[in-house]
Amino acid sequence: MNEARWFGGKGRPFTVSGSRRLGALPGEGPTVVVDLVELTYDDGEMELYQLPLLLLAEPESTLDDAFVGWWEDDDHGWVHAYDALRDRGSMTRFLEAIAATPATDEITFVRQPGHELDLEAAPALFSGEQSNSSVLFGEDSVLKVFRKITPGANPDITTHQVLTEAGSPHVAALYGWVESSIDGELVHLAMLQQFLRTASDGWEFALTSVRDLFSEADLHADEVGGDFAAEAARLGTSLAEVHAELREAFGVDTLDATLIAQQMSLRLGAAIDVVPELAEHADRLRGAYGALADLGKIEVQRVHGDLHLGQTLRTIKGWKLVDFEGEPAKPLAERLLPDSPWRDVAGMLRSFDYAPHAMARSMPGDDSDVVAQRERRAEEWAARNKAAFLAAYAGATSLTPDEGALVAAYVADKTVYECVYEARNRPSWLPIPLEAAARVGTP
Ligand SMILES: Nc1ncnc2c1ncn2[C@@H]1O[C@H](COP(=O)(O)OP(=O)(O)O)[C@@H](O)[C@H]1O
Ligand SMILES: O=P(O)(O)O[C@H]1O[C@H](CO)[C@@H](O[C@H]2O[C@H](CO)[C@@H](O)[C@H](O)[C@H]2O)[C@H](O)[C@H]1O
Repeated sequence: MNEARWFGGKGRPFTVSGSRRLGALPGEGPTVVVDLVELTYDDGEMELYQLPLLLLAEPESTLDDAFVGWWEDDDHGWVHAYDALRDRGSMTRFLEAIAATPATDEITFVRQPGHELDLEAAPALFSGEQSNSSVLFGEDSVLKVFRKITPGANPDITTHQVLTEAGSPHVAALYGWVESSIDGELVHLAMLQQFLRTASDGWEFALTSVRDLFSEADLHADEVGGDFAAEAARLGTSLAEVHAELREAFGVDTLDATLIAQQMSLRLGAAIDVVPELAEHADRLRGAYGALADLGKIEVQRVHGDLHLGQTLRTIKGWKLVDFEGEPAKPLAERLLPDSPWRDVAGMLRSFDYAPHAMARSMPGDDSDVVAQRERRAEEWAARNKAAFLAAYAGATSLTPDEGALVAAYVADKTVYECVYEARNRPSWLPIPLEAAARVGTP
């Protein structure tokens, strides 16, 4: 499990404390089951992870890479268990079940109107970076199988459902989903969506622009061919439109900013236990939370919750946002709560900081003049694209003081989150958010 990209418990000792079978896929062919594995961490916290498994009585050499282990259960005796997501036949069965919505007691398949699914499309496991596991069905649809399972409605599905119904041009349309229940409570297992054929990943797109800038040492960010500012501005406009659609669908509420500031402060305390280097920036970070607390009541609504460039796709029809699940490490109940839309804005601002610094780290660092020049260009790229994005989002060249305080606090909070994320997942990237923490509160 520790090696899997989708495993959220990296860096925390755990034991496998149980497993349960939610059911089997309907249809002809070998048995495909959906199992949940229960992990208990040393601090007592428990998590459930989903493993769709193909169970075969005999080994299948073409699936050697997908072999998970030997299993014994009451129904099948000793079997060879394979990762069903790597088996084309099993994945086609998932798609066929969503298309046909057969009645089963254990697993429910739901289909949304408006699109004829291509059942002939060849399934292939997505090989890019992600927290769950997606299977692409040709160029027609993509099935995201949620790995960490939490009882309750998954906001990725509920948000996509309302945005699809509202005809939003900024998301991939929802085609269907798979659900079940644990002790009578709903669990969402997978989501089927429109495959965005012409999409380029926003993170990769931004890195290409940074690469262009770094290769033209004498030119400024606004002078190179790959300047990203117009795209950053389009992204700002798209995000503002998505926020308006979410307000329309889910409504708006108000919340006492002190409560949000308190949560941020608690998160900082817990983060310092994981990343002790954060302690030296704690006063500065708490200063940003304090300015938020002074704002009194603030407007909150349904938001994306974990927005960054890797959650954006540039298509020929403009920018699309994906993955409305919120921060993977947060409990579901917290992820469903309305929040300030400035959380999403802050997420994107952090990403505009990450892109040039991540690229700079991947380049040779022997010549100190070259490194210093690159650092200046990195700052320039980040500042230019943050400004273009913010101005387009806010529809103004400068933010009001209250908006400035909101952005600063959410940027600080995201930076703290990233320090923990990097420490656990990519320790060599920890300096990126740590250096940003050192800059919080400076103009
Ligand atoms: N509808 C889609 N069409 C094409 N590519 C997609 C689509 N949805 C997501 N992707 C790609 O898959 C990646 C992972 O998707 P995401 O929803 O972020 O998964 P996870 O929640 O597992 O991190 C995205 O960064 C994007 O590159
Ligand atoms: O996409 P996920 O929901 O899995 O989000 C998690 O992983 C992200 C990294 O893949 C992480 O994002 C951080 O790194 C990005 C570059 O890889 C950068 O653009 C983001 O700004 C930065 O936060 C995200 O925080 C985490 O929740």
